Amino acid sequence: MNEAVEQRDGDPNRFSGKGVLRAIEHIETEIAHAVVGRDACAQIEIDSVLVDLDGTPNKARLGANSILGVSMAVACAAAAAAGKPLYAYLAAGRPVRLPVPMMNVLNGGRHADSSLDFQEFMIMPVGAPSFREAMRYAAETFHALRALLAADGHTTAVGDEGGFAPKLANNEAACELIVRAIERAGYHPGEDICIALDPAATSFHDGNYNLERSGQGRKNSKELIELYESWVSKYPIVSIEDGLAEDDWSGFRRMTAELGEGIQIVGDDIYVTNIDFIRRGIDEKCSNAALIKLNQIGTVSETIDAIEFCRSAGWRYIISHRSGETEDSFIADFAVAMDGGQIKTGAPCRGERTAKYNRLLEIEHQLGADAIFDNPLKELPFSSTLCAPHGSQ
Ligand SMILES: O=C(O)[C@@H](CO)OP(=O)(O)O
Repeated sequence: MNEAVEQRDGDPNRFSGKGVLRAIEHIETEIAHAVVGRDACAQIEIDSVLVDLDGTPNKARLGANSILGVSMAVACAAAAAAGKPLYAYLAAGRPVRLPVPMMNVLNGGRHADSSLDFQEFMIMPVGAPSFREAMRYAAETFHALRALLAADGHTTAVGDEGGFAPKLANNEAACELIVRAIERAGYHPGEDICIALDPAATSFHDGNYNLERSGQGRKNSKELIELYESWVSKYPIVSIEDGLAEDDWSGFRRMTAELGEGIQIVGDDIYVTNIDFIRRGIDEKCSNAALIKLNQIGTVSETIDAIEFCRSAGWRYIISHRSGETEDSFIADFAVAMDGGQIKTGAPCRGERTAKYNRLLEIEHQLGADAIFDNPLKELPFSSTLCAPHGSQ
């Protein structure tokens, strides 16, 4: 295996063309081994060849997307050769679970030309009895939201992740609107469907948190946490991802201390699926969950390592898409196999988002009576009692 690494022509930062070709041949041989199922460790070995071939700490030379393409192809080939569905192969005999979707129904920040500084306002159909029912709850709410927007004269054009991108008065108006949409669709906010946020605060941080687009002024991290705290008491918010900027470790500690008992505090930009950053987050109690993106770290094995690390600390983890996506549905199988019970993959709109949901529906169908779907946030004290009364609009 280290033969590939030895192809480096003296300089650890460069490869000779011949060396790269020989290394690729080597990888092909390893893939062939994986395909005939003779080498259970092939995924790990090939991934480590890819990491060595790249040779940089952040996959800067070959690029995480190209490395990941090979890594995922190995998993798909091995699953096919073993005659197993991808999720079953990836689970390697461990329990599997359908995830609760986090659906980004109102897009803001860098993902849309809306008036919202916050990037993602998501719905989570936590009270649904099955994945397919969860899809129904969410799709009906999405269309109720569309009708409310249209009735109020807003655009119903969508942003990067398929959610609507209206010009609302401010960020809080988005939470109010979602609660109205949940009720209009006939569901109970806080029981059937909750709200998750991804403010992506790095994008509006320039020393302070600058809520300019939504006219909510500049805030320091303490004031922003207070804003979240007041929302959590008014709306059925169960999860906040990247509530503060990616380098605001002390802010994350404070936010987790103040809100982490009641809701899920998720780190994405702060950890970038990197085990070293996740370790620091666990040691310093900076959150109680991590967002997991395969192409942030670049190989399937390293992603699984990051998940194992979260599990060992009792953290939750959410398998996530990217805002720029393809119709590939690998993460659907991956989410089921990793048994974390949550997936973030956009609104029920746009083919590159629905491809994942369609695959999850297929997996649930295949699993039949063995399909498990439950609320991964059930121990959290939901704010349902603080929501507007059912049926109020
Ligand atoms: O912020 C995020 O969590 C992701 C996906 O929603 O967005 P991006 O891929 O742009 O980082």
